[in-house]
Amino acid sequence: MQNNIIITGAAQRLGLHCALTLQHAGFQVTATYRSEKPGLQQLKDAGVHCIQLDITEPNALADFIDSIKQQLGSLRGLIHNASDWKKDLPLSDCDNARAALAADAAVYDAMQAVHAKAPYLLNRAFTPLLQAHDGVTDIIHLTDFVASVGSSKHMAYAASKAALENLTYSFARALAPKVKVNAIAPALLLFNDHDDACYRAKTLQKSLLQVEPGAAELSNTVMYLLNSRYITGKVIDLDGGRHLNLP
Ligand SMILES: NC(=O)C1=CN([C@@H]2O[C@H](COP(=O)(O)OP(=O)(O)OC[C@H]3O[C@@H](n4cnc5c(N)ncnc54)[C@H](OP(=O)(O)O)[C@@H]3O)[C@@H](O)[C@H]2O)C=CC1
Ligand SMILES: Nc1nc2c(c(=O)[nH]1)N=C([C@H](O)[C@@H](O)CO)CN2
Repeated sequence: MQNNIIITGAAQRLGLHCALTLQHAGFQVTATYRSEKPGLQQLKDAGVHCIQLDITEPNALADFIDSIKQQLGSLRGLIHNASDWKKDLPLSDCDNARAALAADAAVYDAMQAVHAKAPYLLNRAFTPLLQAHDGVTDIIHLTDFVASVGSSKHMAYAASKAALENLTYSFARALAPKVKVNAIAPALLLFNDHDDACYRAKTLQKSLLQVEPGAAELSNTVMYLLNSRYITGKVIDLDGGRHLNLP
């Protein structure tokens, strides 16, 4: 039986770990990536099918969907991991309102495009493949803790992750009982190499457990959802108790 899983943005970090975990668990993983990363070789060595794709580029997305529909008869899972963690721009003090608006709109549109529009389009395009699989199937959205509480420095990012969270509920309702649709909402899982000691200390303090759990925390949760027969329309919080770390 075919056990095809697609994961987007999987050439590095959490997506890379998840793609390798799934491949080693016996799934046949197709990983999309936007730009070449060292992790690509690990994916290829493990037998993962790697496809270059900017999910916000309409023509490339259409070609990708056509190609997958020609190659795969069914899909066991679709994991929306691709993401850009863009900060909001500093408030503009220039008199040129038009330029400031254009700059802010570019950030907002980019966040909606990668985190909400692309998952919406891919879910709808691949619904027939998910329904063709022999057995229950899964869609998993990677959202974020800040989707539920907002962010003072990543407003557009948080709003787009909130949109993706809401799409979780809509697709869960629309695609049941064949397809389970869930979200995973992490707070800190994995620092970036450029994060300095001060940022790391401040961020660790935000959760009750005060640890950086690493990529396995996400991969384990993905496997848990794939193995569940009775979870859909849920947001699984991976936040170390941050939601309770109140002043
Ligand atoms: N790391 C953490 O602690 C947390 C992560 N998350 C979420 O978990 C997921 C994985 O996180 P993480 O591994 O840190 O993410 P990264 O930012 O390290 O990687 C995301 C990947 O998505 C790719 N990507 C970005 N834009 C596009 C696009 N338009 N088309 C295709 N691919 C794209 C990037 O490609 P490129 O390299 O070319 O830019 C990158 O490889 C994300 O959804 C993130 O929002 C949420 C909370 C905390
Ligand atoms: N695409 C990404 N999204 C997020 C990242 C990241 O590195 N890439 N990192 C975070 C932070 O870890 C945050 O949760 C804690 O400061 C959020 N989203």
